[in-house]
Amino acid sequence: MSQAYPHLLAPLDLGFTTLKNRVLMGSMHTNLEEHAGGFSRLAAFYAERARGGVGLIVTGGIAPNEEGGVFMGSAKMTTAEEAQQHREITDAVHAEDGKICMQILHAGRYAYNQNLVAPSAIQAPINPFTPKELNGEEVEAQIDDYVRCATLAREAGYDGVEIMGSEGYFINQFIVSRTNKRTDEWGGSFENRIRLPIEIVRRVREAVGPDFIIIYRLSMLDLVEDGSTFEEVITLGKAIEEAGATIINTGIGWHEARVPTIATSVPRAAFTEITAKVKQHLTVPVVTSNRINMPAVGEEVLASGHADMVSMARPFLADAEFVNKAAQNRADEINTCIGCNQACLDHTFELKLTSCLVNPRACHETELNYQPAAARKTIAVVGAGPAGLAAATVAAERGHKVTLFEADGKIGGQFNIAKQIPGKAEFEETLRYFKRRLEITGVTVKLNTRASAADLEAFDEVVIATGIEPRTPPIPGIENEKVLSYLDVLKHKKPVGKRVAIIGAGGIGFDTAEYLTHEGDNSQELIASSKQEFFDEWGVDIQLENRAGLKKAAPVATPRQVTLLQRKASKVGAGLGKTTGWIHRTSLKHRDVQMIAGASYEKIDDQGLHIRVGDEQHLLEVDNIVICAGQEPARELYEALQAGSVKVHLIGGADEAAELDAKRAIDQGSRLAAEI
Ligand SMILES: Cc1cc2nc3c(=O)[nH]c(=O)nc-3n(C[C@H](O)[C@H](O)[C@H](O)COP(=O)(O)OP(=O)(O)OC[C@H]3O[C@@H](n4cnc5c(N)ncnc54)[C@H](O)[C@@H]3O)c2cc1C
Ligand SMILES: Cc1cc2nc3c(=O)[nH]c(=O)nc-3n(C[C@H](O)[C@H](O)[C@H](O)COP(=O)(O)O)c2cc1C
Ligand code: SF4
Repeated sequence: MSQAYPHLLAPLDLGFTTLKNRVLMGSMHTNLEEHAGGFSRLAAFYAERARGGVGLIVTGGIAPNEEGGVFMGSAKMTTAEEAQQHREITDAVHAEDGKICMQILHAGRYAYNQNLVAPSAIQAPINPFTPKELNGEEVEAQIDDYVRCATLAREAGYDGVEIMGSEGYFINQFIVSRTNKRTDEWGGSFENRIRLPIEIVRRVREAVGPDFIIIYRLSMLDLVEDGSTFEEVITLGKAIEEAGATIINTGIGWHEARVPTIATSVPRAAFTEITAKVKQHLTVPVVTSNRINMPAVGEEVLASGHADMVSMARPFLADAEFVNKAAQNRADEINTCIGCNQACLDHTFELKLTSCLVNPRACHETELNYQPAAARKTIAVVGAGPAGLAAATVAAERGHKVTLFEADGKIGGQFNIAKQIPGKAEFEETLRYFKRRLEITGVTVKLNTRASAADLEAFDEVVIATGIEPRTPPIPGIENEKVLSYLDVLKHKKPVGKRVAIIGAGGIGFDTAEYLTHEGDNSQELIASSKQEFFDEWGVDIQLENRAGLKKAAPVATPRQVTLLQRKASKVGAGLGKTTGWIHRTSLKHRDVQMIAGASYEKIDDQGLHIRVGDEQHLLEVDNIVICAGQEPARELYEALQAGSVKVHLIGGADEAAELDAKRAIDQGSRLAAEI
């Protein structure tokens, strides 16, 4: 069989060691690092990825000292005892013939802990705490802590370390004048500001010897004012190489930057051309990162010479077997990361365990396993949305005889609607994955079949995953012909006028506004923005002429005037994802969407929508009013089955109709089927 991805799967010789391919599993802090029993779970998590064929794993960030932890009590490596805990991880990865580096991450002024330190006492816009300015001796002590941490990592069995110099953390804060106002040898001139990372790498190399991997994560595009120029990035990269780095990984955007860098609306492989420009000036292998989520994407990046390796972080939450599947020409079986951040980065920042919306086993490898069923049962699953698809495929994988009923002509449920929203085209990948899983696991799929209670009586067990019905709010005039439901717009493609009011600013209201304010033919199945459109809209200068890669954002043309309303007086969109809500709000602002909170809906008539905000009455003269006012569980069938004798389970939206909750739907479907 010909090699499917020759560049991606080619080994990489580092001189003293060889990586089996060009795929690096990017660093992800999972919060297991601080969890009771977390190290055993991390060992299982990483071992599964090593078994899955990845060339090199980088752990989530571990602090070199207490003050450098992202949160109070964040995992650190400062003593032999702390290092010893990591043995379980390194042994497990090596037992699977894998290689693993530990990331050393010092948060500096981003630390959510009261002892935070930084080059200068300047508060970060995303942190309520102001850091203490380090004196010269204390800077030296911080370097010593990096060296101690790297040495301990070596003793713990790691193959190397990654020194985190990107995303606006401690090292990055020294490099740029935005956060470094010092006048001693660690500040002032650019040469002084880059002294810290160079000294860290130099002294770490001295301490660990030549046969230990040192990756340095270089901030190649700060995307904040007063960040580095491209020339400065290159000067630093060369100096880091000289100081002893084995590999340079490239990072994009400080956490306080107002440009999305990893969300689903970021085009695939958006930033690899910039890595290519960095690579031209360096001799060590260079890694590129962000939104590379399928083997073909990684292959193209490497074949075009943009980088020597690709980093994929979240794709390894979504599928531990990514590399093996690519190598065996089974890329169509890959469970693709859709960039939603809902179960990974959102969880990290909510201090919950990281997992994955499309793969609930991620970081749960020791407790959620799909073992062969003790006895083979006949199982009916009703509804082929995400909940039903997860339940049907897991039950069939375990050996049950599964029939999946779907009223529609295709599988996917609401994901068929979600994938049409600009920036959500990736949702199609989940449907492709499940379609293939249904084939592989041998589920009998009955499309265009609305199951009734009578159809289900003969099964051993029935899983009801019938989803939701949109809620219709009791507003006088709701029957006016101006009124449409979001399904009328997104599914049935009814014509929509130029002036629109959307009632309900939850996730679906936001998505509907996004859909209606995009140019082009909305009847297309997929609407994905091009890289250039994305960079223009968000003000990213990929010509790298401007400092930090920022440029003036271009105005966005929009075909409609949209007003988005909610009853609650709180910030519009407050319920959206922790790490993505700001992106959705900003995107709609780019499209001049008016947002009104605290609205009560008085009536709808031929003039438009009459609302009251506080004491004031307003008439919104609009052509259409689109209702996005929540959902009700569709439980008719479940209730009908209650009278019979068959064992029935209820999952997904049909169990609890929370908007935008595929995470719960897939998790619930998978967990039920793991036990059934
Ligand atoms: C525009 C939009 C954007 C979204 N974006 C996101 C997002 O970014 N993140 C997120 O987590 N979620 C998102 N969602 C929500 C997500 O799609 C739902 O949470 C998820 O689909 C719920 O899954 P489910 O399987 O419970 O139900 P559904 O997806 O509603 O599927 C239920 C299925 O059951 C079928 N059915 C019903 N009755 C019968 C019957 N009697 N016989 C046979 N079949 C039947 C229906 O035809 C349907 O296919 C979005 C939804 C929309 C509409
Ligand atoms: C849950 C989560 C935790 C992360 N933690 C870290 C971290 O500790 N250190 C780091 O350098 N990057 C971290 N990142 C960023 C990733 O390394 C990577 O740059 C980003 O996810 C984009 O790559 P991807 O599209 O391949 O996921 C994290 C990302 C996620 C989703
Ligand atoms: S939760 Fe979403 S973004 Fe995170 S790994 Fe899974 S699919 Fe990717």
